[in-house]
Amino acid sequence: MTTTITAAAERLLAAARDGVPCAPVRDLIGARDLDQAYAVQETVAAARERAGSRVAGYKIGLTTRSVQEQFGVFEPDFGLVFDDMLHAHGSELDRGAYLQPRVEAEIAFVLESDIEIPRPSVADVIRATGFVLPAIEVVDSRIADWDITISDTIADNASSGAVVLGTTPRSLDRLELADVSMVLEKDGEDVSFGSGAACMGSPLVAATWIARELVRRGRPPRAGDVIMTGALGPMVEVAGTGRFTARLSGLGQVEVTFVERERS
Ligand SMILES: C=C/C=C(\O)C(=O)O
Repeated sequence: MTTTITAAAERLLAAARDGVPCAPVRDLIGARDLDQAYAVQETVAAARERAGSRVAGYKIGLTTRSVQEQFGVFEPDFGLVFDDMLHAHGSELDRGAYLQPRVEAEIAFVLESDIEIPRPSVADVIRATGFVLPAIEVVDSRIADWDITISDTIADNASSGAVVLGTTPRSLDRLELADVSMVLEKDGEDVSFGSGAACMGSPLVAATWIARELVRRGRPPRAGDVIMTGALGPMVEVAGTGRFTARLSGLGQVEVTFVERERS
């Protein structure tokens, strides 16, 4: 492994370990070298796996124009979802466990079969999907002030933090995902609006994009994997404590509360 990839991974791992955001890693790997950035992501992931985490799925990021404009990054990427990032509807999360958290409402796909063929189509993704759930993604950045290029966010596991899954599964044959409308509330006040159509035309298109990328990069998605298909509207900063509720038409709602836990 090259020393720049190792140095970038170590910078990101130290930020996560110490709870102190770091400088971007583009000075080490370049602002547009996606292969190097995914190599850093894999190095960080290997460290997490050695520490006991298990890959439980994947996330696509930067699918929605409003989110792309928030960062000035105009192409999608993917990251890994680990088992210790998954939480159920109604969970309380410790605000202090995240560096610079933001939340966004999404649709999660849960696979019932592997997707291994090269260039899977939207039909292959539909066939492999067991059910979908409303979800909230807590995005987070180890990079100070969210000063990210596409390389920085890929290296930093697509700026992932946690995933909160709703508990009412729905079958794809009863839904038109492009028509889903989304409202995200913070303590009862509307803070973000969006739609399925805003997410690459449909979350199914986003799911197909990530399935192809995962197969192409040697990580074919497996039965049981959770696939987060990207924000349906602008992400919202988590300032202090409070409850976020996402309501997705036809899919139901999902809620998470940020609390401050005493640190030992
Ligand atoms: C930088 C992260 C973006 C996402 O997670 C998203 O757009 O869904």
